[in-house]
Amino acid sequence: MPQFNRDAAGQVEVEQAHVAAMYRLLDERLADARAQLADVLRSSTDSAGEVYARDVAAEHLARRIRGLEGAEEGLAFGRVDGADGTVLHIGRLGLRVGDRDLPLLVDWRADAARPFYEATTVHPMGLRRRRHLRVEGRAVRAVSDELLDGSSAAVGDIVGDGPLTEALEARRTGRMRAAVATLQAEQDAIVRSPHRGVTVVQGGPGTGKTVVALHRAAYVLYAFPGAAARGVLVLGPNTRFLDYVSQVLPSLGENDVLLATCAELAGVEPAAVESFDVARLKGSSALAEALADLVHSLQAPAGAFVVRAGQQSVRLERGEVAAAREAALASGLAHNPAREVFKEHLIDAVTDALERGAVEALEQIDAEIAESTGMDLDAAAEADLRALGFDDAPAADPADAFDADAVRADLSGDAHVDGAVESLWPRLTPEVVVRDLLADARTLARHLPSLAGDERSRLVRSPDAAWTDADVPLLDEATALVDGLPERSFGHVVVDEAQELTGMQWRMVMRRCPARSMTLVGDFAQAGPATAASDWSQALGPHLGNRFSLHTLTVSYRTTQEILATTHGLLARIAPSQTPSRSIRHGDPPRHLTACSHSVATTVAGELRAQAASHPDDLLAVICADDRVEELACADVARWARLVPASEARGLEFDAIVVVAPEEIAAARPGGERDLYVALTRATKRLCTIAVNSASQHTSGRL
Ligand SMILES: Nc1ncnc2c1ncn2[C@@H]1O[C@H](COP(=O)(O)OP(=O)(O)OP(=O)(O)O)[C@@H](O)[C@H]1O
Repeated sequence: MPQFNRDAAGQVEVEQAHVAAMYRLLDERLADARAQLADVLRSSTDSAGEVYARDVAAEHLARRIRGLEGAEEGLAFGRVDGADGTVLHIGRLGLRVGDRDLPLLVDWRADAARPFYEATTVHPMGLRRRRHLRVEGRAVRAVSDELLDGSSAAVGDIVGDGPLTEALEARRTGRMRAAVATLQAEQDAIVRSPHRGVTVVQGGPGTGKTVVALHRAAYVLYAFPGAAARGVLVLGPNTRFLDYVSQVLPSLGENDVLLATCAELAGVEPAAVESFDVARLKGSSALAEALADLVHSLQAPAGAFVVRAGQQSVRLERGEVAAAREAALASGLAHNPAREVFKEHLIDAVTDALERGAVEALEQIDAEIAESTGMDLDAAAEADLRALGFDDAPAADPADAFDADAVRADLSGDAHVDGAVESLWPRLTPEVVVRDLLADARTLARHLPSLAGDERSRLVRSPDAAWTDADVPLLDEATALVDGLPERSFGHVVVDEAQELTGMQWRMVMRRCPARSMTLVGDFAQAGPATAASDWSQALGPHLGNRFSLHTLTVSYRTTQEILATTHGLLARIAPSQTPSRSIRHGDPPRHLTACSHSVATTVAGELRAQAASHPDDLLAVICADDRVEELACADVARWARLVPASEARGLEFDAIVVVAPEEIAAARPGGERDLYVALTRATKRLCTIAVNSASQHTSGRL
């Protein structure tokens, strides 16, 4: 055996010993935590307080167990050797034995791990060597070293193929994997940025924006305890995408992140779709003003308040009603809680009026008795009291006879009073507010004067129509107006495919992140049809001004250079100012086939069958215009490939892609060329397009 290979085997053995020790410790920690959890669950509890304390402890331990279990796969993946001989192993979490100075394993997010990601031969950061471990299960299979200090390889240095290449060449599984072992320096700088405000990351398809976003979420949980305590939200465009990325954070030992779409966040289930021009109109922040204006118009705009109290009718004039309204508005509360303030003020005013009436009535009775009997009742009562021994009995004040608190309580619970309040300041639900705003063109004209007449007509919806995706942020806005801010807010929010968000959706996000600590990643060249903004300033300016820091990723880790080259013409049309990314991968040139319109499914099936035979382990997908999904589903495409409608392809990745009828995708909806760009850039290895008939030849030539 040559010296080099013996060295490699020897180094694998050395690392195996370290890794085995780490797993022993992990197993011990897991066994400990499980035993503690069992004890806690068995412990007896006598009071509600004890039950609460037990549940909190159990939840804490369960979370710890999930974290340890999540980190098991690929527990350790790297090692750095300092020029001073210090050795640190880097992994998914930190492990330390007793008080030993050096930990057995350093969490990848710790400062000590930074050189593993950032050291270069130009800036070795005190390192002599960076080592990557390839571990399968618990067995170390290979090691690969980079020498950083300019020294030449010595015995024990295993300089080989980069682990990044290995990671990128691995077969796709349909689920994104963590890239913690191979984060590149430009990505790592963003992931562990100390900036707590808003970080925006842009870059072409496959440049690792999602990788950065998810690793950033894990870093925030580790490094910013304040944000972690309030929770981290990852917002994605649809459930297909969230499913694709769902394993990354648990595999980094982080289970306390909420992954959601806007609809899930708002608790609405859209059951209808609508045209994109309507969706785009509904996305404008002008709708927020319109909703606020409508709610405002229902808050006692004018008028008197008349209510029956016992036998009497009390009338409060406009001025008194206006004062109650001002007090309610000054409370700063949302519409429904402010209604209570309004009602209280009205009741106070009614009570005062009743008291004034009672005093006047008593005084009048006294006066009438005095006139008819010639008796001064007050003087007579005083004399009687004195005769009973109450020397200094005060003169009875008629107002004392009036029990204002009891009257107020009666009025508060009185259905008539509530009915009268309701007619001035009705209780509202978010659904009613949105429904009423969009009920007819006249209401829209009143509250949304900035829109043109034909735009307003397009917004009108039938009151019993099902909600759509674009209605979700309207309902959320209306909820904030009528009931107040969402119960749950987050310490940090990550938004993926952030170019997709409309003005109204950004408002949803801002409401849930009062600290404005966010990581937003996206690419305007991939924007869908509802997006009105064409850059970050337009999208974020209304909510954040220029308070965000912008980073651009430039290297594509997904798409081969050959596939990217095919899309250059398209990119120049849809985003002329964008510089194409450069890819570090090379592969087969894309293939362009043509099919007759009646044999599309057969051609697709033939192509898939051939690809499945030549690359049996690869993950294949067919992407087509949404309207063609049904036809291809019937052709049994699912036997060989995932079938993905173009509108849902954002963020996904496969080994090979067949794009069916590119011209149809480009024409299917506004901005369709951007959908096509998304579709063409999903493959890590092979791209095949199937144009349909002669019209398609023309479009495929323009890709
Ligand atoms: N440092 C890395 N190490 C290993 N793999 C990486 C790295 N960076 C990115 N990748 C891989 O490259 C592919 C593309 O990454 P990702 O999905 O994050 O790109 P993106 O910029 O979000 O793409 P899109 O714009 O299409 O949504 C993924 O398979 C990801 O795992």
